[in-house]
Amino acid sequence: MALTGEMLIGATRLRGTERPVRAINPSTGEAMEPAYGGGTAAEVERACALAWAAFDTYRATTLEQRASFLETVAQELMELGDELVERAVAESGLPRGRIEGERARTVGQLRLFAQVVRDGLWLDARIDPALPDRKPLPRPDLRQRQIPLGPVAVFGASNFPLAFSVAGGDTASALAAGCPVVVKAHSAHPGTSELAGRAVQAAVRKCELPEGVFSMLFGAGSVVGQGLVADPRIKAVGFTGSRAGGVALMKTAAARPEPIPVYAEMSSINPVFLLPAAMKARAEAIGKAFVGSLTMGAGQFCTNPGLVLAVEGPELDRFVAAAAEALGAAPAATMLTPGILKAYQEGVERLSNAPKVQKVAEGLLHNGPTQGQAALFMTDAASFAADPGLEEEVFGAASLIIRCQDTGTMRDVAEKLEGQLTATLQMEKEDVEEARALLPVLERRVGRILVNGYPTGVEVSHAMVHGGPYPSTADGRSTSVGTLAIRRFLRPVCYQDFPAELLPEELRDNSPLHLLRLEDGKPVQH
Ligand SMILES: NC(=O)C1=CN([C@@H]2O[C@H](COP(=O)(O)OP(=O)(O)OC[C@H]3O[C@@H](n4cnc5c(N)ncnc54)[C@H](OP(=O)(O)O)[C@@H]3O)[C@@H](O)[C@H]2O)C=CC1
Ligand SMILES: O=C(O)CCC(=O)C(=O)O
Repeated sequence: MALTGEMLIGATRLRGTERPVRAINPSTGEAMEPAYGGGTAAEVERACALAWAAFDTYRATTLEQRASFLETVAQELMELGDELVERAVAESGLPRGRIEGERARTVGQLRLFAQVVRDGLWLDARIDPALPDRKPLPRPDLRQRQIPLGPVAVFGASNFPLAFSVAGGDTASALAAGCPVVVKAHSAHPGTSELAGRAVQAAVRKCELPEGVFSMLFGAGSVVGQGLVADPRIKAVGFTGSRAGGVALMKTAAARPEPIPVYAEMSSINPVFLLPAAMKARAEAIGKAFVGSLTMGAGQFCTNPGLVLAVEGPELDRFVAAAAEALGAAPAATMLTPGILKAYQEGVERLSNAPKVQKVAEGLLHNGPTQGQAALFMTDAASFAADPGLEEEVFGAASLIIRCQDTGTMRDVAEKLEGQLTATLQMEKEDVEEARALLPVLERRVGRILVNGYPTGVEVSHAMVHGGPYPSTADGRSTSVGTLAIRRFLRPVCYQDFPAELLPEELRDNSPLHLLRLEDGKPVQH
């Protein structure tokens, strides 16, 4: 499929007239064709108007129609074949195996949401039958279901050009909920975005849905992104990226005459707690595996382990020696964009120059454009507490070890950390009591707690939580990965004393949908 450099507005394609962007192949440093003209306020207006016009028709589709639309998107993505993989590799610098895995995750996620839609559990149908004879007052007939919020603005993420981008998790969960989507494509991978966007556009056409169910715009965040979030027809936002970007969108959303929820996944340093018995038993193995997680994907994961806590002593020395050896052999890796490399280098520089922080190891020097060199630092708990800058995310393969006097100090540090996506415990049986003491602190701070694993690599499943208290996300009650992500785009409506013919199908007494419902407080399968 020839790339056109055009935006997708409903069923049409259109060349933007604002300053064009071109992808830069980070492995070669070369600018790629074609140029993608940026959108203007007029295109934001058109996309939002179409999305709003499509909303009532789209949300009235049957569960089967919506599920088969999601499956058609998955099918269209697969039919792009190697072209999609090659373009994503060229635009992101990520290896082919990783991009193929990401494509599998993206289509798997769409198909999983299709199943979720069919199951209908997300409708959360509840019926409290009328109690006309109840004293002192009768109870009315009350029936509740979830409905979609309305059109959603989705920001493609730079670090997952497929799974967190145009047809990624935010789009899949919003479409599953019944919300039209307007994507602000990330400027780092416009060609990949065009291909994925055309796959969604083709699926909309094939499934005979209203054209406004999907649009995709290129252009500057300050024009297209801000314009979308401020538009009164947009009712929620999905975002993965920097804290500055996410916070700017939260402010815009909160300042609207009708404020809307922003589901921004922003910064996280994902502390790893090395408990004493685990360190005694396997400090070297932990050090080696930690470096594997740290350097994976050039460290460009929001789940990257950017902080390590351990008790000082010979076990920690063994861990540091093993990690330093592994890191010393880690090749420099291509980062996503020159801007992301620059931000990483500035972060490493900041840690290098921080008083009381020592660099304990660094990876191999770069030998190509846009390559980041991994780095490992160490400080003590008091110095960490004294310098809030040390807690800032350095997006890339850099991490900071904190030497603690004892496990009580590890808990004290944990207690003061900002909200995180994950926390990891490396532990043995003998560490159970230490772990138990840490758990309440961690539960208050993070969205996912792992034992004897590493935080990178997020399973797309029903029980996954990829979220956490601010600033890891804008709203710690939500997840952006897994089937619970659909909840972000729904709200409950209650129907009181409705005649049967006016009720939605899922709430009728003899519903043909055979859903599990909560009837008078008890789950009933029809
Ligand atoms: N924790 C995480 O998961 C991630 C963190 N990052 C961090 O973000 C840095 C930059 O990476 P990037 O992916 O470009 O993330 P950004 O947050 O800079 O950008 C993400 C998207 O949001 C838009 N945007 C940014 N700021 C605003 C704003 N004020 N108003 C409206 N839209 C805005 C961008 O538009 P535009 O086209 O104008 O740039 C882009 O489309 C990295 O160096 C890293 O520190 C990045 C990815 C993931
Ligand atoms: O590790 C993963 O699979 C997901 C990470 C993520 O959401 C991110 O890096 O933005």
